[in-house]
Amino acid sequence: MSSLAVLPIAPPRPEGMEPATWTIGSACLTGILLEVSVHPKPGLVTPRSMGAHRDMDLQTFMLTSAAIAPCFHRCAAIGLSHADDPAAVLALVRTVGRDYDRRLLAASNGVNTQRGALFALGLTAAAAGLCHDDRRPMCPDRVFAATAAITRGIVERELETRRRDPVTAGEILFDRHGVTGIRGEVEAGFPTVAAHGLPALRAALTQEVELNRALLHALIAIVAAAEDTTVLWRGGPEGLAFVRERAARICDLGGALTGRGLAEIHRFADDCVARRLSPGGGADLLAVTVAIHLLETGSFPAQVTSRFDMSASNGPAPGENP
Ligand SMILES: CC(C)(COP(=O)(O)OP(=O)(O)OC[C@H]1O[C@@H](n2cnc3c(N)ncnc32)[C@H](O[C@H]2O[C@H](COP(=O)(O)OP(=O)(O)OP(=O)(O)O)[C@@H](O)[C@H]2O)[C@@H]1O)[C@@H](O)C(=O)NCCC(=O)NCCS
Ligand SMILES: Nc1ncnc2[nH]cnc12
Repeated sequence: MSSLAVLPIAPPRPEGMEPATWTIGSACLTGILLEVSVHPKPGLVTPRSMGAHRDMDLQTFMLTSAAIAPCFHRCAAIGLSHADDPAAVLALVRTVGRDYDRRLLAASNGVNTQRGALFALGLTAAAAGLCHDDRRPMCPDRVFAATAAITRGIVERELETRRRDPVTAGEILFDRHGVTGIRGEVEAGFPTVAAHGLPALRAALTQEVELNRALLHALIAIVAAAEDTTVLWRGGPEGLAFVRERAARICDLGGALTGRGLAEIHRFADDCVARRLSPGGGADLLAVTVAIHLLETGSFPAQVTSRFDMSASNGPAPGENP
């Protein structure tokens, strides 16, 4: 099977940078770029819609993606140089991550487009570096295990112990509802990506649907499963239940791989806009799914990337900007 090179968007590797650093960092960057490119999406920003947001659009995401791009290569390099010491990685990656967090906010004039993605993919890059082995192709389970090793104890340290004095949205939601959000997801080694995102993406690629549709199929599977604190923060437990149940119903209809599923995704997108709900955590996990897929296989098949998705371009788009 012929395939496109993995990183047609990436320029040649900078002189002096290790090949593994470049490959891992670029796979993570590709994850955030492909995620925002998908249309339609429930409540999220797409190339044709601001979704449920009033302060960000595609160009805000381009600005912040460019601002944080080098972070993933730096996190990969940290992982690669700490293969024997996963416990040391989190503090190092966080120092780098906080720097790029500031750059992200500076690029968007304070709008939070991808802070969650920066954290999730910074850790993915570090984990992939940690378990990199020149002799073998990258195995998703090893990256998941390395993510868990790097973040072991993070829920206890950052959520359990702050229960009496919560400050951030994640801490407050853990206090109120016991949900562990992004910290629970990384400490458990990305279970939503392993059990939902990757299998759905692989199933769609096997059917050789267009890349947009394959990514949308994976996103819906993720949204049905994730404990997304972004949705919980804005919509409460009812909002999260609404989003997960609608996504689960769409999965039962065949997800983005069937006409009925696609029609329902368009209605779901409209309903999320009406309720001001946006599964930003699910979007981040789609970006991680893409990065892991690229690390494992190196590419998307040409049959998938060379086709144009009529389901996204036909007719009025949900939440489409006038
Ligand atoms: C650990 C931190 C990154 C975050 O700590 P915090 O306590 O703030 O954690 P949470 O609020 O629980 O979650 C943070 C973001 O994680 C994403 N997320 C949520 N649930 C999940 C999940 N189940 N799995 C994976 N990811 C999840 C989500 O990010 C996305 O949503 C953001 C947009 O939200 P939105 O509501 O639209 O915008 P806001 O401005 O926030 O609200 P409005 O005013 O508009 O209503 C966007 O970022 C998405 O990416 C959660 O928001 C942090 O403490 C930390 O350590 N930061 C340092 C950086 C770092 O360490 N990096 C290391 C690697 S580089
Ligand atoms: N496409 C998107 N729209 C809104 N929030 C997001 N967070 C990550 N990706 C997002």
